[in-house]
Amino acid sequence: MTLPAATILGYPRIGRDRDLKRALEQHWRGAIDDAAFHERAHEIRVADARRLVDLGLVGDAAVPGEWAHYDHVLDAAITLGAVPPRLRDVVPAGPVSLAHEWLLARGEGDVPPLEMTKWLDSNYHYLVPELDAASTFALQDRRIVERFAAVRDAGVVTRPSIVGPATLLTLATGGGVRPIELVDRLVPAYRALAEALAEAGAPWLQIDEPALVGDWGHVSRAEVEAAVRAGLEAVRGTGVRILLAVPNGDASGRVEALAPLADAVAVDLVRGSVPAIGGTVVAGVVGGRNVWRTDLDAALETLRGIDAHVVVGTSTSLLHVPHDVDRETTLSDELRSWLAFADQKVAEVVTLASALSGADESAALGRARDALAARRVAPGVADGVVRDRVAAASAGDAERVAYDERVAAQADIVLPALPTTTIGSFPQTGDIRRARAAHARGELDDAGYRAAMEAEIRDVVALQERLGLDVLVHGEPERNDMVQYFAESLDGFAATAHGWVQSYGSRCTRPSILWGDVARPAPITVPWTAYAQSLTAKPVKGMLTGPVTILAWSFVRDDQPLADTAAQVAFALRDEVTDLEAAGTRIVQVDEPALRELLPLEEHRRADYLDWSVRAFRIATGGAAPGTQVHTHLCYSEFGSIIDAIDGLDADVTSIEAARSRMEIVDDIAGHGYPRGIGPGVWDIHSPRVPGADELDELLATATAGIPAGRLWVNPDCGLKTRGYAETEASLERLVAAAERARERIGATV
Ligand code: MET
Ligand SMILES: [Zn+2]
Repeated sequence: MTLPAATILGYPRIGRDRDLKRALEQHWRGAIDDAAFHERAHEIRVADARRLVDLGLVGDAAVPGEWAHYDHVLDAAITLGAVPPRLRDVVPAGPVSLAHEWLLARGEGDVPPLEMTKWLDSNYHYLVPELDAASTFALQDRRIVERFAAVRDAGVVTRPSIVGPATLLTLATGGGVRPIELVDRLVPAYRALAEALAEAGAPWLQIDEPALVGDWGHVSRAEVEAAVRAGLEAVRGTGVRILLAVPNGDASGRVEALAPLADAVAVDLVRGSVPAIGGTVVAGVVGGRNVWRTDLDAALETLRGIDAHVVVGTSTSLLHVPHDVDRETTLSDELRSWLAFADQKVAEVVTLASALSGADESAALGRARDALAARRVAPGVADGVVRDRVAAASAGDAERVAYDERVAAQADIVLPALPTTTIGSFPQTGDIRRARAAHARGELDDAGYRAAMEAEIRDVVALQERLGLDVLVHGEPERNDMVQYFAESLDGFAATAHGWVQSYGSRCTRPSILWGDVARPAPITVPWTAYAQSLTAKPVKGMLTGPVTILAWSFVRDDQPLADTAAQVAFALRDEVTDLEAAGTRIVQVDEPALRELLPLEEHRRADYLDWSVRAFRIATGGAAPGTQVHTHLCYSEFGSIIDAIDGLDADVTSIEAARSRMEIVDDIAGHGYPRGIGPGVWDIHSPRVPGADELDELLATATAGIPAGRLWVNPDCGLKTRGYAETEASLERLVAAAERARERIGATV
C-alpha cells in the first residue's frame, strides 16, 4: 500500500483547548481516576484524528499517530522496556501504569524524575532515557498498538510513529556504557513492535530519526548511521511498511544509503535540500517549526523538481506550532492572513498535493501569493530608522573596555567574597497572577496594579535583606513570562490568545509572533527596578531577557536572517540598559538561557550562529559604562561545548545551571581558564526539594576547588517563579549559610 498524497509528520497532542493538559493535571491531583484519564486521552486522539481527516488527510496512514501522554521519548522508552536501572525494582516489567509513568516523568519523594533536556534545537523538553550496561529491551508496553487499534475502531486508520533507535540512544544517558553501543540489544524490541502493529492491521509505521541530521560530540556519524540501519533492518518484512522520517535538518548526504531499507523517506525541505533517492519521498515543504504561511508557488516548484514518487508533507512534526490561527480574532486580519498554524499547514499540504496531481488550485495559490505580497510591503515590516541603526553598527558597539578596567570601575560595588544572589524571579503567588490578569482585563486600573506590584516588590526586597543576600532583585512579579513580557512592550511583536504549544508534560507556552522590525517605544523595566533600589542600600540587579532568548522563544519572521532580527532586538535592549543606568542601576543582568538551544544541530552551521548570537548579546550590553556590572544567566542545557562562546559574551558575571549536573560545568570552566565572575548554581530549583546543608557544602567545595575565590558567586540554578515561598525561604537561608561556611573554609573575607 502506498502512502496517500498528503500527510504530516505529527500533530499537537495537547488538544485544541489544552484538554490533555487539564486531564493530566486532574489526574495528578486525584480529581479523575485512571479510567477517566484514559477515556479523556482517547477522546482527544479520536477528535484530532477525525479533524485531520476533515482537513483533507484522507486515505489509510495519512493521519500520523503520535500520542504520548507526557512525552514521546518517554513513550518510546516505556514501549521498549527501557526502565532506568535505579527503578528496576520499582517499575515492574510489562505495561507501565499511569502512576509509574508519572514517577518517571515527575519523580516523587526521594525518587528524582528522568532528566529533562531540550529536544534537538527546539524549546520542547524531552525526558532523557537512562540506560546502563545491564539494560535490556523488549516490547514491554503495547500502548502504541492499543492506541492505533482504538482510533481505528473509531474510524481512522492512522500511521503510528516512534522515535527510532539511533535517536533514542543518541539522546539517552548511560551509566558505564555508551548507549549507542546497546543498539543490537535494542532493535529486536522495535521488530516486536512492528510485528504487533502488523498484526493489529497497521499499514505503516513511522520511525523518526532526526539524529541523522545532527553532528553529535558523543556519538559519531557512522554510529548514528549504523544504528538507523540496524533499526530498519530489524523491522523489515513484518508486513508493516516503514516511513523513515528525517526531520529537523538537511538529510542530503546522510540518508541516501539508508533509503533503500525503508518503504518511504520523509525529509525536511525547509532546512534541507532534496537528497538523491528514488522510491517514495515525503517532501517536507511546509515548515513545522514556524507559523508563517508557506510560499506555495515555491513549494510547488520544489515538489515538481523531485525525481521520485512524491508525497507532500511537513518538515517536522507540527508539535511545535499552535492548533488554529482562525481562533486568533485579536490579531489584525492582515497579520492573520500571513500565518499558518497546524490546521492551516495541513490545508497547505493538501492543497499542494492536489495541485501536484494536476487539479486546479489556482484560487488557493493566488490567495497565498497575495498574502505574501502584502506582507512584504506592509507597514512595520521594514522600519527605516531601525534598519539604519543596525546597518550603522560598528565593531565598537559590541566592545566594552578591558575586563580589568571594568573591575576597577566597579570597585565601589562593595561585595563580600563569594557574593550571594538569585537569578531574578521570586515565587509567583496567586495574588500576583490575579492582579496581572485583572489588569490585563481592564478590571484593575494602572494605579491599583502598580500598588499591587510594589507591595510585592517590598516583600521580596525585605525577604532578601532578612536572608542576608548580597545582590538583590525585584522579583519580576510584573512578568507573565520572561520573553512575552518584553514582546508586549516592543514594536514588531504580536501576542496570540490561544497559541499554546507544549513545552513539556502539561506545561504549555504561548510564544509571541515577531513579525516586524523591532523597536522600543519606551523604557520597559526601569520603574520596577528603580523602585526596588529605592528600598535598599544593597545593589539591586536590573533584569533583561537577552536577544537570543527572545528569538528562541518566539515565532520569528522568516523573511530575513535571524542575525538581523537579533541585532534589532539587541539595540532595543541596549537602550534599556542605558536607561537603567541613568536611573541608578549598577548591575544589569541579561539572561540568555536559550543560547545553547538555538545551536544548530549541524556542525558546519555553528560558527556562524555563535558569531551572530554572541554579537547580539554584546550589542545589547556593549553600551554599559565600565562601572556597570553586566551579568548573564544560562540554564536548561549542557554548556560545556560552547564555553568559548560564553567567554565571548564578555559578561562580568555569569550564573549558570550546575546543581542538577553536580557541578560538571566547573571542570569545563577551570579547564578553559574562564577569566571572569561565575556562579555555578548550587540549588536545583526544578524540584521543590530544599537542598541539605551537606549537599550545598559539597557543591560549593567542588566550586571553590575549580574557581578562584575572587571570581566565584553563589546562587541557585535558575529563577524561582515556579517555586513556593516555603521552600524558597528555607533553601535561600541554607544557601546564604553555606556561602558563609565556604568563606570561612577558604579564609576569604572580602
Ligand atoms: C529560564 S532563565 C530565568 C531567568 C529569569 N531572570 C528568572 O529568574 O526567572
Ligand atoms: Zn534560568
